[in-house]
Amino acid sequence: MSLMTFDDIQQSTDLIISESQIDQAIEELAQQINQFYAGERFANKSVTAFCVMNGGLYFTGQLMRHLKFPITLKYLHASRYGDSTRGAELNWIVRPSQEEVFGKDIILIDDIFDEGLTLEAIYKECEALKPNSINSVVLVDKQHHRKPQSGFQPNFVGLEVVDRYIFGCGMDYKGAWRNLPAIYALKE
Ligand SMILES: O=P(O)(O)OC[C@H]1O[C@H](OP(=O)(O)OP(=O)(O)O)[C@H](O)[C@@H]1O
Ligand SMILES: Nc1nc2[nH]cnc2c(=O)[nH]1
Repeated sequence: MSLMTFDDIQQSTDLIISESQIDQAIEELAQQINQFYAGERFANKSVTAFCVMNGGLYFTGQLMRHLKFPITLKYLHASRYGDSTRGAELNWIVRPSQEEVFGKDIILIDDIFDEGLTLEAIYKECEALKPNSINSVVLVDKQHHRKPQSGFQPNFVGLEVVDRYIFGCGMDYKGAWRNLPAIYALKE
């Protein structure tokens, strides 16, 4: 299929998670994260939020609106899907620097935890740069048994999703439609 129109999306895809469900999940997630960083340990400190480009951009923007502590916003870029629906080797485009991570309280923000290889690699990359603390948060966790053997999991998860290739809310279909405010999947 060539690039879908907005009408194609309404007619020939399945709505997986509605805009209101997403908004509610993000607010609930923000409450949990606010609670975590409200501790004495983080008083008078700014937390460094790394947006995992490109997919994490939409969620980072939505989530940050509800966070009630000071954030220093950074980004990093690693990709293993490109425009494909299948993951391959992780390709680093922008790595976090030592200056950005050493001694800092880090939160990694991404759209989806699917096979988990991307977030695990990013987490390890940051860990090696010796942050003071590190957490990861994803909007959705895809439900299947192909997760990292190490048992690595994100610290905060918004919603669970079915094991289908999904798009919207930052996630692309053939490079496009990251701008949709709800999550869709192609009809099976
Ligand atoms: O859990 P995994 O199976 O490793 O997949 C999750 C990753 O896949 C997507 O990135 P992608 O490689 O598509 O790059 P993008 O963010 O630029 O779309 C998504 O944004 C996550 O970072
Ligand atoms: N757009 C999109 N990107 C992904 N990266 C890993 N899983 C997915 C998915 O289901 N959709």
